[in-house]
Amino acid sequence: MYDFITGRIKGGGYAIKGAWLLLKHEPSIQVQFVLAILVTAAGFYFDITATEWILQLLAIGLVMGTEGLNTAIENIADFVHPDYHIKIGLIKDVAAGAVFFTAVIAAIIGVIIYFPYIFYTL
Ligand SMILES: Nc1ncnc2c1ncn2[C@@H]1O[C@H](COP(=O)(O)OP(=O)(O)OP(=O)(O)O)[C@@H](O)[C@H]1O
Repeated sequence: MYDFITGRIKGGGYAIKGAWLLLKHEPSIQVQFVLAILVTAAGFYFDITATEWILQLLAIGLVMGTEGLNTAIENIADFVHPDYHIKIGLIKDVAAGAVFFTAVIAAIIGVIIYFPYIFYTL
């Protein structure tokens, strides 16, 4: 039981370290983090509902989480095959495509949430 608990605490520590490394070194995560802060500020400014907060937070988590996995895949690809290879290119493109899906959906969620606040209250 003790090993289980210390193991989980250690695992959490490694995960926080990984999140910090992403924020410190990965430009795309940094951009997404700034966007997350901006939409969070917009959420407070427009006083969005609890459901809208949940959807917005899910969208932020989905995009940043997928981007983190994309970064991990890129790093694995570069580690196992540092030279040019058509398969490595394909793997990286597919991983980036996954981020693209989540980013498009997040943008649509943002428009659905904020369009009425911005244009119907004028
Ligand atoms: N070793 C490789 N072999 C073949 N194509 C590659 C290779 N490395 C990168 N590419 C191509 O270049 C694109 C960009 O790869 P790169 O590793 O530079 O990611 P990136 O655009 O810098 O990603 P991010 O901005 O998320 O860090 C890939 O999607 C792929 O099409």
